[in-house]
Amino acid sequence: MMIYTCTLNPSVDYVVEAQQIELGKLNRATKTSYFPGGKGINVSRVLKRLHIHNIALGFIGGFTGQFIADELKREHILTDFITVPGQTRLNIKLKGERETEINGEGPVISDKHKEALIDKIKQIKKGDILVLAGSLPPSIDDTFYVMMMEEAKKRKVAVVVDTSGSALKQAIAYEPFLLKPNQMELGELFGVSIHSRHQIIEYGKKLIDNGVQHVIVSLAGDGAILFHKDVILIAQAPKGMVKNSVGAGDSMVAGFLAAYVNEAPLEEAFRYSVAAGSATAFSEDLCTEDGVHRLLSEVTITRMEDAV
Ligand SMILES: Nc1ncnc2c1ncn2[C@@H]1O[C@H](COP(=O)(O)OP(=O)(O)OP(=O)(O)O)[C@@H](O)[C@H]1O
Ligand SMILES: O=P(O)(O)OC[C@@]1(O)O[C@H](CO)[C@@H](O)[C@@H]1O
Repeated sequence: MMIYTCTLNPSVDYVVEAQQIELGKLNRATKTSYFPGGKGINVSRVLKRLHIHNIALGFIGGFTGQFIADELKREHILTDFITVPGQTRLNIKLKGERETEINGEGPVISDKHKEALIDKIKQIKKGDILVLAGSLPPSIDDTFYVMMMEEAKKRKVAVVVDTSGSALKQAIAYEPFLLKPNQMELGELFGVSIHSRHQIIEYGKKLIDNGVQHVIVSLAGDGAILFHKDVILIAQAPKGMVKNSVGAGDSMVAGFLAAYVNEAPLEEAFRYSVAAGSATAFSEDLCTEDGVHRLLSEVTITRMEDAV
């Protein structure tokens, strides 16, 4: 069994810390760092830290793309990227009093390169897992996610989807193994804005009724809710000092998959997932295995009695 992650629009995450950030002024950073990023790439990095072999797929280009390839190689992560003309985007993560993000657009991807990626998806085998994560570069429309999900379905490959907008909406029909919307993305899926726990439960259940196998609605510092046809589990996140929450959601996906492939019971896989998300939020880079293990006992999980 192999896990593949696919990031159509990777990024170099440029994290800039400053005591105060004022628009229209010269601001000086107190600290800057670069990380290989993009949602699927984050999932790959966390899986590797949790000792789960995986292969990262996607498009990279230019010096920023090379940085990603080099960093993943340094971390011994297998990759099978398609190199495209243009530059992989640089996403700015500003850490002032609050976290502000400016994500780039990403390079133009030609039809030839899109086909090359579909060919790679066609090589994935029954029993493997494919994680489709992140936004699409502007030259690729949402039907590309549909094409990949169709290929996966034909081959009985379990699909995990962590994206937003209409690509996420279209994923439901393919009965994915796991969806991980945050509260806002869950609302977007149904064209509503969600303000209460009651609404999260209502719409999370609807996804299960539509055939999605597992749904994790992530709620940042408030934890997460897991939906499955037999059970709904509510997790409180551990308390701690947030250093950089970029990639917390991706770490949840990786944590859940790592525990799942190690055949952990559902509740333990969910605990691992929440601990991984929080361990990332409490770290500058993504979580480490030790960081996840330290938080496991601080994740409180309760069962909602009226299951779906
Ligand atoms: N402030 C926090 N305190 C504790 N845990 C947190 C905090 N923020 C995030 N987490 C953990 O990370 C998980 C995912 O966070 P969140 O809901 O922000 O995901 P997301 O919106 O997908 O984030 P991203 O796109 O940055 O990866 C939460 O369910 C929680 O376990
Ligand atoms: O623009 P997208 O693809 O929606 O999100 C990209 C991104 O914000 O997501 C990751 C965190 O989840 C970061 O590594 C990256 O910069």
